[in-house]
Amino acid sequence: MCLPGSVTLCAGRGVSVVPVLSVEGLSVGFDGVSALREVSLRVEPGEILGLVGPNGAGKSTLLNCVCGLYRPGGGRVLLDGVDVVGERPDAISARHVVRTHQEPRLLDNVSLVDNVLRGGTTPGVRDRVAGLFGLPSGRRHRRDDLARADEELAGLGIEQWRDVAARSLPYDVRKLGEVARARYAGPRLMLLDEPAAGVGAAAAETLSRRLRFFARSGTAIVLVDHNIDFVTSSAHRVVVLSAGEVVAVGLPEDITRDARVINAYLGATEPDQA
Ligand SMILES: Nc1ncnc2c1ncn2[C@@H]1O[C@H](COP(=O)(O)OP(=O)(O)OP(=O)(O)O)[C@@H](O)[C@H]1O
Repeated sequence: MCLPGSVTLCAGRGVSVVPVLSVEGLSVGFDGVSALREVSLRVEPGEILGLVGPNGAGKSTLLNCVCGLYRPGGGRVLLDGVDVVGERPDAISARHVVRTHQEPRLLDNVSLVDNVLRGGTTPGVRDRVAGLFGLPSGRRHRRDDLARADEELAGLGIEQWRDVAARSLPYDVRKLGEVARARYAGPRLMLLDEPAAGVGAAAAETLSRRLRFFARSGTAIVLVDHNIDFVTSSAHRVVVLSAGEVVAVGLPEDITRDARVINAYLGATEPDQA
């Protein structure tokens, strides 16, 4: 696949593309139960890869392996071609990888905009001192940072909540706030775990448009969600997992018609008809 924002030339033109993320033969077991079996996938710069599958398929486990929270029993996780298995989560996030969670993890007593600002890199000592003493350079940086944070909130349509403490925000605003914070960090790879769960249809549409915008600027995204319409309208390509295995990979419009995918979902929800 050749996408806008790709930093390399297309394979079709004779130059190979180095994926932002390449997962190769990944296997994970918990107490003898296989959560992932030999899973392989890749995500290019500027690509949104949808990752779907019934409950327990292994989607979150895969995200946890990529961001270093779980160590796989086998296989490789390559970020820009470098195997990062065994690296600590903070080392992996320093590679510009951010992850959001099914349950948003904003700081309750902190305003929405300050939560977003905390997604950024830690200010250097000089910036801290300048900020502390109200020096012009400190004030300028703070102004620039606020403008960027506000832009992320406005892009997701939640700017009116900017000064409200996270604990008082409606659930859908907390969810979108976590995406804003992730984006503010300037990621090369975003791992989004059910960002549209608990979000209304209009907000999900805004989110979908915004993810496409992130991708156009070159960000690679792995998008996990149970809302298939949301995933198929947002993603360039979709991987379907079932019981820890990849059962289908394809374009969104083809995936929803794929018999293996229909079986995986029906098998999970209506066992008698599987
Ligand atoms: N820390 C853990 N300890 C033991 N088992 C785990 C752990 N994490 C995941 N599992 C198991 O691994 C399998 C895959 O779980 P996972 O949460 O990755 O699936 P999922 O596709 O994200 O599901 P859902 O859509 O319900 O979030 C499940 O059987 C789950 O119980």
